[in-house]
Amino acid sequence: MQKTFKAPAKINLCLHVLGRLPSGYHELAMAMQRVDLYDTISIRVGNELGVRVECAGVDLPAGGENIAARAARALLDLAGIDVGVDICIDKKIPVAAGLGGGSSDAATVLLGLNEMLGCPASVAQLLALGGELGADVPFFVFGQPAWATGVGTTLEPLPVLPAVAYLLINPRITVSTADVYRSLRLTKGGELANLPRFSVVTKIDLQKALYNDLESVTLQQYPVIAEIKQRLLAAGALGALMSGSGSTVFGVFDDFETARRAGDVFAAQDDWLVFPVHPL
Ligand SMILES: C[C@](O)(CO)[C@H](O)COP(=O)(O)OP(=O)(O)OC[C@H]1O[C@@H](n2ccc(N)nc2=O)[C@H](O)[C@@H]1O
Ligand SMILES: Nc1ncnc2c1ncn2[C@@H]1O[C@H](COP(=O)(O)OP(=O)(O)OP(=O)(O)O)[C@@H](O)[C@H]1O
Repeated sequence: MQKTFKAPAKINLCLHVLGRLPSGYHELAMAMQRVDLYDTISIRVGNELGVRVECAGVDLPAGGENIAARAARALLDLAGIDVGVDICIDKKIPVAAGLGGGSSDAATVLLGLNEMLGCPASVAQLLALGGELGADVPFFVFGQPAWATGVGTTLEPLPVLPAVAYLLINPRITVSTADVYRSLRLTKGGELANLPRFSVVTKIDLQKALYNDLESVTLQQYPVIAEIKQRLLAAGALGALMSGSGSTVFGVFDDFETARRAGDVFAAQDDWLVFPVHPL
């Protein structure tokens, strides 16, 4: 049996780092949204035991080190099912780019393979398995705009967000999320209770809420990210922000057509990756 699934990218509309935990992880408060830039994942379930992964055209770990393979293995172990799983990833989401591509692949395998096996795991079990694979994975299992707290795995739905489009610009720089968190200087310290509630109804609310504590690290290392933010604003974006630990920057636009036209200008001038997208 073979099936194909779409794994979307995400952006962080805000990312507040509240503190460092004894585990080395950080306590966060984030608003997260998926967008319609997708990896395509084909999953084949067969009799040849083992989990195999193939990623056409990109330099990613094949086999057991790929987070998609780890997701499949974890689900098979939880369900106590012994079958062969072949995963083929057509990678469109830039890697190590702040767009959660690996996490989304993992969540898509958890959801897709679970469905193909007749749903041996509950959604609660998939969320928990996801959290063991990576902090962003449960958000993709959750599958809707979310307010994420704790290490990013405590999720509640966000009410309806304003209808906008985004333009994603990636300067072809890969960023290690672990290095960014390690280099972060915690200046403000914070309590979740003291954070203003993320209440975004209008485009102006969204513009005001855009904030990312990790910019202080990545922008210092890669000034081109600040340049992209400036240029997005000059191109008519209502706001611009780095996503996650970078290096992708998104601009907020009134509608898809405006974002696409601004994207054409970037694509003509620079060797950057340019994606006009809709929120999901
Ligand atoms: C930057 C974000 O993508 C924003 O959504 C996430 O916070 C990171 O999510 P992720 O890449 O799925 O995170 P993981 O794969 O679990 O961890 C990558 C690295 O990020 C750091 N990390 C991650 C999450 C968190 N709350 N605190 C951390 O310090 C850890 O050092 C870890 O070594
Ligand atoms: N299926 C996969 N897709 C992408 N990266 C993978 C995958 N499997 C393993 N990796 C490894 O995970 C690392 C992070 O990749 P990913 O694209 O998820 O980062 P990211 O977009 O910056 O994530 P985040 O926004 O969660 O920080 C890369 O160094 C890559 O080698």
